[in-house]
Amino acid sequence: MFDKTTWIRLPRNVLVGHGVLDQTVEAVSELHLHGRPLVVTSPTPREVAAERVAADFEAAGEDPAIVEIGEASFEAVQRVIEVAEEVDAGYLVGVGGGKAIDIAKMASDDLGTGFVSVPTAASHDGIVSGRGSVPEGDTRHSVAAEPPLAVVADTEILADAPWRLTTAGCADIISNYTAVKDWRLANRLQNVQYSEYSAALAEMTAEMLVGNADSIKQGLEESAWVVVKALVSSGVAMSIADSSRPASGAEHLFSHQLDRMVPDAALHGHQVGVGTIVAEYLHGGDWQGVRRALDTIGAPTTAADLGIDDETVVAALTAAHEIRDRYTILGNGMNQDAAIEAAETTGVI
Ligand SMILES: NC(=O)C1=CN([C@@H]2O[C@H](COP(=O)(O)OP(=O)(O)OC[C@H]3O[C@@H](n4cnc5c(N)ncnc54)[C@H](OP(=O)(O)O)[C@@H]3O)[C@@H](O)[C@H]2O)C=CC1
Ligand SMILES: O=C(CO)COP(=O)(O)O
Ligand SMILES: [Zn+2]
Repeated sequence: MFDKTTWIRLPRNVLVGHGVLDQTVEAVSELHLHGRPLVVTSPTPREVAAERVAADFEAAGEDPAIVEIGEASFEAVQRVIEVAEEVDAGYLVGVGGGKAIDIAKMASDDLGTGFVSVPTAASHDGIVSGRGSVPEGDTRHSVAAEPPLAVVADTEILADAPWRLTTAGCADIISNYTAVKDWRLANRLQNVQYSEYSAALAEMTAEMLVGNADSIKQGLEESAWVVVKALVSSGVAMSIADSSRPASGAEHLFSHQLDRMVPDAALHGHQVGVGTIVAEYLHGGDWQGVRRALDTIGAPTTAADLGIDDETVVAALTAAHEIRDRYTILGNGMNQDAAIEAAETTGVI
């Protein structure tokens, strides 16, 4: 008997463009959601966009509530769930970078409510994905979460955000190259479930971004447009796969390990980009091309660029495979000599 089932959950409304933040209430009203909106945000995005979104809901006769989070943790998810229950929220609106959006989507999943994604930075490809990424102790979970019913990405806000956030988003997309290679390897060696469509979309997204690298420049709103569309596309690849596999391989394990060792030292996307250079080298691929693309965009390519010392980068490489049970080119782990060799050859240290 044929027994395969695919259930792909995607947003219904995706608005990308100049000033679309003002259309958030309209985009939400089309979804037939009921009850109070709870806006989940963090300090800077609150000032940049969340207060405006809440004011627009208020003007439309809704009764919005706001909750501010500081970090991506299960405690923060629990706090949002408690606030949502207290205020009897009907649905959640995540306004911010990757952390606020991840927490809102995980809390929505638990509450069984709808979720709307309003990115204030083009810094990560979790904008659309139905996954949350949360550190806990020595590990980092990729958690199934509520995918957004709508996405409102205002390129005016994204272009106004610090440029380094946009270069981080570019690097998070470039990492799809090695993530997909790892996924194929895991499929062949470990029979990990694999989707050709999802992998092709993730690779094509990276390919298109690298093809446009010369035109991704600070101060151009067009650049925010190109990057956020790629981030959406990469998130769709994760939704098709029902896994972060198309966008997260060894380079992400390296970044997650750095987050453990030196929390908040550098942006997620920047760490992932440097990890991609090394992972591409380990795959025997065009690591120079990856480094060139990151360099053209202005994303870090070395430990020094990340502001992290060489020893920590080597230690993160040797311990990256321990982060979670995800088979990658790292196999059972790199020893110290191999990690030094790879990092030195690629110019990372
Ligand atoms: N679920 C998924 O599929 C994915 C999840 N992720 C996760 O997302 C996170 C990384 O996302 P990232 O956005 O880099 O991290 P953050 O959400 O921490 O945002 C980075 C910084 O940018 C600030 N910021 C956000 N918007 C603006 C703005 N418009 N102007 C000025 N500053 C702004 C934030 O402020 P403040 O400090 O006030 O928050 C924060 O300091 C990680 O936790 C990562 O694991 C990444 C990719 C995919
Ligand atoms: O960051 C991600 C994709 O860019 C996904 O994160 P995980 O590695 O936690 O799945
Ligand atoms: Zn990522």
